Amino acid sequence: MTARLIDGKALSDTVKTEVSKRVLALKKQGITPGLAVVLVGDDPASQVYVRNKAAACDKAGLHSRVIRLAADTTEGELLDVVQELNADRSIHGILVQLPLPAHMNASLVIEAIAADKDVDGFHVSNAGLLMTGQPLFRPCTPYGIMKMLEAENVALRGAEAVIVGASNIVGKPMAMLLLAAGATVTLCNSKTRDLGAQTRRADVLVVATGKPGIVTGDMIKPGAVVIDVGINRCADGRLVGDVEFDSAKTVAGAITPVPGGVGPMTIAMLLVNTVEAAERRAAAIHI
Ligand SMILES: Nc1nc2c(c(=O)[nH]1)N[C@@H](CN(C=O)c1ccc(C(=O)N[C@@H](CCC(=O)O)C(=O)O)cc1)CN2
Ligand SMILES: [Mg+2]
Repeated sequence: MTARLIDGKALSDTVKTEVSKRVLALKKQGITPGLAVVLVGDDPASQVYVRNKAAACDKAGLHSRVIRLAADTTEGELLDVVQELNADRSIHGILVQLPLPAHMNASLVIEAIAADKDVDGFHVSNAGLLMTGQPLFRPCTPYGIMKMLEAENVALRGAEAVIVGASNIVGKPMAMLLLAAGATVTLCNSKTRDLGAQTRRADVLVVATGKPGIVTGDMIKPGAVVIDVGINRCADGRLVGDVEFDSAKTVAGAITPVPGGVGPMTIAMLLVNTVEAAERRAAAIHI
């Protein structure tokens, strides 16, 4: 058996085309959705992601502003930048690229972002709204995964969904979204005993640990849908996921590749969230 490839790049292009149409409709009302991206330091991967976010905005017709700050910027200076963006009417979405340098308290910085501009969906208010079934902004990576599952017609009601990795950015919000869709959710972490016993039960398996090859083909239920969130750079420069692709593809029913799977969807859903923020403000003005 060879798994069907879930093409995140192609689906992200479709989502971005939809976003462009919504941007045009907003522009007819005199509103250009604006995204501010704050990057602190010179992490090479973060620089690529931030560049790609700005390029995606430009292509879809959104206004973007990238604020690059030196690695030794103080937390107070960063908080001042966030406050300035909170007050800027041309900006509908704000994100601070993670990871932040070690001397910063990321939670404190995220909590400083106005919740109605928090297009990453990381603010405690947005995490709480998601948990209680009233999402304002869904975190972009899990939101993109839900779009992929929908596009692939994966039945989630009553399905066994297993998530490996319990981060605030991916694992925990992913659990909430799958639960809301009717799946029975198991959230594994680094202390989970006999990980394979958990993953082998999964109809839908989401792996987000940052550990290359943590899931191998023998840990997958035949026919399962496997979503690989990992992006790990090998010594030879190749990108690999958290799932050992070659053994997994002989067992799974469908699988996301790395690159070209979940990553492009993260950026597409960021645009969706930013347009939604602008649409919400436009609707509020017209009440
Ligand atoms: N504030 C945030 N920080 C981080 C987030 C986030 O959603 N918000 N997620 C990740 C990084 N990330 C977006 O910021 C991201 C990672 C990867 C990709 C992507 O398109 N990957 C490509 C490969 C790109 C490459 O060549 O390196 C792929 O998988 O095909 C997009 C966004 C952590 N930080
Ligand atoms: Mg810290």
